[in-house]
Amino acid sequence: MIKSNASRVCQMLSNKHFGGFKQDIIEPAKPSLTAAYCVSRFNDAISDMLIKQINDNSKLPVYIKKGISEDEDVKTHPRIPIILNVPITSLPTNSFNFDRYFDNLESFRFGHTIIYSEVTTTTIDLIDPFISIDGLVTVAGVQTQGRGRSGNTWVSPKGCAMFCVAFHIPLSSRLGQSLGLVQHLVSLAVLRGIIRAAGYEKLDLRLKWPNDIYWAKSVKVSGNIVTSSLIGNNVQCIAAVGVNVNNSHPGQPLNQLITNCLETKELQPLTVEEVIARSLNELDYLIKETERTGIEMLKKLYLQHWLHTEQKIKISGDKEVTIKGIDDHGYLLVEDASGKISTVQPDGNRFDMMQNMIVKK
Ligand SMILES: O=C(O)CCCC[C@@H]1SC[C@@H]2NC(=O)N[C@@H]21
Repeated sequence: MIKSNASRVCQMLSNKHFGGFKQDIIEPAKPSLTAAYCVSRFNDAISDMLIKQINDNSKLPVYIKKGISEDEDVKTHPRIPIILNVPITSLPTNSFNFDRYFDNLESFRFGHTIIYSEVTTTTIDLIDPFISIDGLVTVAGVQTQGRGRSGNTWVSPKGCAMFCVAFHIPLSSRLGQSLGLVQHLVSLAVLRGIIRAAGYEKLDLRLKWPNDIYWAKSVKVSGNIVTSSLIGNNVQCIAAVGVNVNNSHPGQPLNQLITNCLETKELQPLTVEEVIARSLNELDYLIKETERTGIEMLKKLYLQHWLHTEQKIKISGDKEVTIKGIDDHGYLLVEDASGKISTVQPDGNRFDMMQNMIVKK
């Protein structure tokens, strides 16, 4: 699977997409939580635990909205904040519009407890103490140590949607038996979160195996990292997602592509809040549907949106193969000239768009 002279190209691509930009931000010694703002359907004990943990990490105020019961419509629930110390009107940030976020959030499971930090190291650090809380989301305005896959840096300026979501998958469930597909599911959720709004289906966004989103097969607009730990019979996952929505670097953000493209000129620019909330709605839908109908549905949807259909690529020593799909664990299925099907694993490999080749990460 290794093409030696390609690894340098691969390195250059990595720099182009993820690094090579110096961020002029003073790094806080530890995550600087500016506000935690929660609507919680959890009982008071869990909400209180959350408040305590957050307060232990930060002297800054915490805003809690709680009390949604299972049968209430999340959207119409009056959001009465239970305020610690400071009135909600003086939330010390104006860069994340919580109302817009909650107006777009339809999922009951995800995102009702959201911890927002204006500047932090990475949302992964923020969510780490809370992974036992299914559905909890952390969001950052700016990250000073944004992480990408394979040790890359994720350049994390304002305007980039940067969030993590914690969710639990029973090991015995359909998805629990095909955990390798979770990263594919997450990227599909983000893609659908963007293109399922009216008009946005025209956007030329496609999935690049295993879990990136590309515009016009050439501009990376989103990536994710999914990590998991097994606790008893439950897999506790964290999906860490970045989407270049409005940021002027690196590369071209989604909104610039939308306004530059003839076909999509009329569309409203997207907001970070919309992208996050809608991705969470889709995440909820896709997990439910996978559990209800099985992973074939998920694989089919993934392939409908990817950019590799019948693509010819080169693997190990210039051997040409044709991409046929993914297997139950998310591995790439390729067919050689003799009709033999084999798999390529996402963990050790990445897809080099410049060379149409599978290369070692
Ligand atoms: O390499 C990739 O494509 C994955 C990028 C994931 C970036 C996101 S931004 C929010 C979260 N926090 C991080 O530090 N990384 C992820």
